[in-house]
Amino acid sequence: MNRSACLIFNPVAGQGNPEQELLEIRALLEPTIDLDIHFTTEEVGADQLAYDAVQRGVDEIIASGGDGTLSAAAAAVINTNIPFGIISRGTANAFANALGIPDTIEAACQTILQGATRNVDVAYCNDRPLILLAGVGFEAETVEKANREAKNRFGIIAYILAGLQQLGELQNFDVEIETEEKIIKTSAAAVTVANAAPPTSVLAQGPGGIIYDDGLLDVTIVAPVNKAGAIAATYHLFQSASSGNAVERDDIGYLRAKQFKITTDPVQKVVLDGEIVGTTPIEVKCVPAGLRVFVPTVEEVEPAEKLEGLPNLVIELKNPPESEEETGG
Ligand SMILES: Nc1ncnc2c1ncn2[C@@H]1O[C@H](COP(=O)(O)OP(=O)(O)OP(=O)(O)O)[C@@H](O)[C@H]1O
Repeated sequence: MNRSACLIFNPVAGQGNPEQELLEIRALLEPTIDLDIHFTTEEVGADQLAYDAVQRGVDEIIASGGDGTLSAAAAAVINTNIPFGIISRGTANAFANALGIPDTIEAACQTILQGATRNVDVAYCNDRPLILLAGVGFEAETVEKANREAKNRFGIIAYILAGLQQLGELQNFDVEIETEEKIIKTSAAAVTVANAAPPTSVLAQGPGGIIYDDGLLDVTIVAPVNKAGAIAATYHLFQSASSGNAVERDDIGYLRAKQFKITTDPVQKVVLDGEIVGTTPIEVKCVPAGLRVFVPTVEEVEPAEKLEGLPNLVIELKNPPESEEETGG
């Protein structure tokens, strides 16, 4: 018997050709999965469609669109144990990159077809679901500047341009961060609470890699004293993300905990999974293993050696594998 799934599809996401992309998804999935396809509209979002699918008791939910669509759909699936598939068609595809899911349509569909799932953490920020991260300060301002028109024209460059523009207006604020164990007071230009984060979310990279199934959230505090410091700190965070090593600069701090209360003076804008949702104060709580997502069965491992192509190459195995006769097989 075929599998069945509700496919939630944003027909205006990304810079590609959505009609063509839907045909490709159907061609890949429908031989194995009966798809009940629902389109998002300006009025009815992915959250509502996913919530309705949960109420109908569907077997699987697949969302396809940009990060906005994926996060909204995922939010409705939290704590339902319904396997959730994602097919990214957005600008940054942070959701897929953070969870190690391929971001091409073909590989994303293959991941869903393979059927392996993994439980990952999610979080609530002031009672709103959060899959990736909550940004306070700098990031929220950047998101506001990278508007729809700019994103359509420049794609991911819109975020970078907006970030550079924002650097010129960098302003520190006082912040109080409270965990179950302590209260930290400092000043910062950006505070990021990450449940999961792709390497491109540099402001979340204090610990040098975010673990998305440890039941904990990671806070990174970036507090540069001037514009040059901000550029140096950003570069250091970028290196940290690439190397997987934690940061080592006085103007960057990080800590891990199950929950955080963050208060600022003055009040700062807050962005959740790429959308501006309000202002501080915020309270963020981890929901361990709250989302069951389709993930690739085999993680791509860097090859440990590469010898082919060397001149006059001869390789002798010192301990050849035992033959079948010897093992009695
Ligand atoms: N049929 C539709 N017509 C117009 N707008 C829509 C429709 N469906 C969804 N939307 C809007 O699309 C937005 C979500 O877009 P999404 O994040 O999925 O793609 P994107 O913006 O292209 O991706 P990215 O954020 O990576 O650039 C929401 O604001 C939603 O209201």
